[in-house]
Amino acid sequence: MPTGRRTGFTRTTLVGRGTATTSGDDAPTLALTVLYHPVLDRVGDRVLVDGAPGRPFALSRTLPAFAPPDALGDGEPLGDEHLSRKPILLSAASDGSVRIDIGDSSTTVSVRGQRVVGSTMLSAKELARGVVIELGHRVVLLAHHVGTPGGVLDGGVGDESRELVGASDGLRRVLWDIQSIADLDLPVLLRGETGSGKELVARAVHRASPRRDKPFVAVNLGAIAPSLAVSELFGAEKGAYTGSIRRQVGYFEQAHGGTLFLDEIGEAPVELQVALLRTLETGEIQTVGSTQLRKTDVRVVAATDADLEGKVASGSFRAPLLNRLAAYEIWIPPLRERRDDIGRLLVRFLREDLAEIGELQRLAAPTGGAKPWVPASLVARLVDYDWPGNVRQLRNVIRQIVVGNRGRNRADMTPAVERLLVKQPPREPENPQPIPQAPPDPPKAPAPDPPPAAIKAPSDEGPSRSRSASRRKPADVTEAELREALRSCRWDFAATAEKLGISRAAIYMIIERLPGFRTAGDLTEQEIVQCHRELGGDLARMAERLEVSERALLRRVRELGLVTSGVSGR
Ligand SMILES: Nc1ncnc2c1ncn2[C@@H]1O[C@H](COP(=O)(O)OP(=O)(O)OP(=O)(O)O)[C@@H](O)[C@H]1O
Repeated sequence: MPTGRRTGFTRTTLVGRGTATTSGDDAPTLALTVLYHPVLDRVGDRVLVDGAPGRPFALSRTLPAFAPPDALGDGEPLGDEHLSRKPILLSAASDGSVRIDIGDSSTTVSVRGQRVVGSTMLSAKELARGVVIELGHRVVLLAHHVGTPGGVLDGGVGDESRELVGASDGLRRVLWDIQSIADLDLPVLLRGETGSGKELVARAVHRASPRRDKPFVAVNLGAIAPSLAVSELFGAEKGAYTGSIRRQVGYFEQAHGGTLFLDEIGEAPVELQVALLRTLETGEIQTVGSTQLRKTDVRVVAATDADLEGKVASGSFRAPLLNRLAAYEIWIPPLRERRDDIGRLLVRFLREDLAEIGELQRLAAPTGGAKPWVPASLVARLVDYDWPGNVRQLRNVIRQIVVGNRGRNRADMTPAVERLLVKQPPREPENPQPIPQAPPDPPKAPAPDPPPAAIKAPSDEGPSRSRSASRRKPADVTEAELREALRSCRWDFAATAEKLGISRAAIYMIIERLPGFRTAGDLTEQEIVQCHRELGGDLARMAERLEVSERALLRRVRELGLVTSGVSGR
């Protein structure tokens, strides 16, 4: 359990003596994070709630009951002269729920957008998602769980340039990952939903690496016509195509010495996948129209929001390329899983946009009884929204709010913003359509070399191998047979498919039909944590016990936002 104060995050005030909100070691820690405050510097401040059952935590502007001044460190997390001095009490129950008692406090408290009269309960499930609490129409808090039973990551990591805003557990794990791999030349695969910040993370990897003074070249593979992809990346000799009158410098060459960011890697046409794999394996590039191979010194960072494993199973993505790219994976959690970052992001974007229209003074701390420019209810709506378009969508909504309220003394929801928030855009990649371009004439030079031997080698677990190995109908495979094969192949689906003589995709289909069959995606945090404790973090034994592959287990661990550093391989 975390104790005391953490370091490394400015303005993060931690108060509390490490008492869990529920009894038992595995209970998550309850935190209150300030998402909005009339004094903007307070946004992001956090208290860990010291509220074990039978020992309520008092929330007021001076926190008098359980946070004596010497425990306050940086200051009073809720200091606002308009909040009542009389405390509001938070009391934890042993089932993880928390009761809020208004008592004698005259502060208006709203939870889930409803004014609380007397008291209200926050269930453990709600707290896992994060519950928005408005105080006195001025301050917005998020009551939420932080850390994991495996331990809250300590501070001390950060994006020096502060371009990546946020201090949630999820973002700090990302920052930690960036620092861990920055100085290595390994390829990195960034995974996360659209708009979650993959490009920003790629830039942070570059900035933190020894390549920082060399070029960072970003390419969106979804926006390049498939027929041009190889020449765009690897370049083309003069005369390689009819009408090509000068040598075309490819992105690899442009990024020499630096980092090449390949966004939407799942959109790479097969021909490009083959060429990329060869380059990642040999460190050499071959321009279209040339027979010469040239050394290249480029670190590749790729990103996707696509299910690459599914693409491998369906045959549209090469397994060896996925294996190469995923030498190190960084998962960027969606915004709805790190709502505690919304306050800081909101302030960053408000500052930028108001400055642009010359109205930055709107954010000055209000004096007297004046209300802040941004009403607490508006912030609460934003925090409660699920943000399918993630940070990019939040950015756009804030711009709409700022522009829509231009010249007004108080910001309000504009009809345009209402429409944006009602219509939940699908959680799909926002790939721009490929730029329509006339396909070039076929190259005069010989077609690119056939795929290197490694692609055809038996280690290629790609679909072509699975297809050629298909000798049986999936319907003929019994559940018992499947389970036995999975166990003997250590839950490696590719090896199991091989053993059973069916395709890897067929395994997924069979599993779909078996209601009781569990995959890594069904593992709960509690199960993993308990297994981790009992087996001392030995990944291989954990995978064996949980009946999943090591790779799938690691993916699930990251999905759940658990800390992986304590999991060791054999
Ligand atoms: N943590 C963050 N702090 C500040 N700005 C952020 C953060 N994350 C994302 N953004 C902003 O959100 C927008 C989208 O980010 P970015 O382009 O990096 O997302 P992405 O995951 O690469 O999106 P896509 O998958 O659609 O390519 C950008 O304006 C970026 O600056």
